[in-house]
Amino acid sequence: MRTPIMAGNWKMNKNPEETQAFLDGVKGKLPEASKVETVIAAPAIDLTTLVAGAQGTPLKTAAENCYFENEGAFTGETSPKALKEMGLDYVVIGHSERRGYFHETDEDINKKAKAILANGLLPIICCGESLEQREAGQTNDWIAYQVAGALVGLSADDVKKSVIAYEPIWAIGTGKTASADQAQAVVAHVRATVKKLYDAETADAVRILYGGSVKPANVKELMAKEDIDGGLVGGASMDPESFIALANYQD
Ligand SMILES: O=C[C@H](O)COP(=O)(O)O
Repeated sequence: MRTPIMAGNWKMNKNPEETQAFLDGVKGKLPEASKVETVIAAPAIDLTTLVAGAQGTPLKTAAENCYFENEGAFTGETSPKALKEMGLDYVVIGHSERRGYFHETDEDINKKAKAILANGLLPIICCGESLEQREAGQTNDWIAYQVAGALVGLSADDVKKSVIAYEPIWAIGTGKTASADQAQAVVAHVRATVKKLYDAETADAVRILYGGSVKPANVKELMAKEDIDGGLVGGASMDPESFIALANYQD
């Protein structure tokens, strides 16, 4: 049985004060982590506030990015070792915004995944196709390519602990959600890809999220799908009431 995950990704939104206001807003209203794991990925400047506020609550914490080295002359980068020492749980890597705007490659993402796992954190590895790729019938090949690239050299045990998020680029922040059937089809393909690269046990264990305009109104339908283990939510994760509704989608 895979524990569902409802993960918010705030992107470049909220300052520490707004982070605290969110934490105050969700306090006591999130499910136990054994029922639905809740995670917030916040900008680096908010992580101290986020980790402190999440202590003693079911909420888990994530950075939105990190570098693949632990220390050194890498101006502006964030160390995975330091994130672990701060008390973070997860790091999001390979988001389409990082791939697109900041030229993050599959090789970078793979190095980051290894560094994250080596430091005792867990990666949330994003993949997703553009509208052009979907319309050209290239979705499955592209997703398999991105997943294989991210996982190069990772052990089956590391993959079982990791999280993969399928986020079609055309559905991010557009209000255009993939239908539950479309999302299920690609998430099942991600699982089949993991099975091909590893084995059935690893494919059964890895948690795979869907992201792209997930909101309280569509979360139930998406979560009812066999292979979808959770959501990676942008816009609808920013407001406490909306995040509470997403996290408690089973009620
Ligand atoms: O990481 C989250 C995704 O980019 C989805 O964003 P969205 O829920 O605002 O469409």
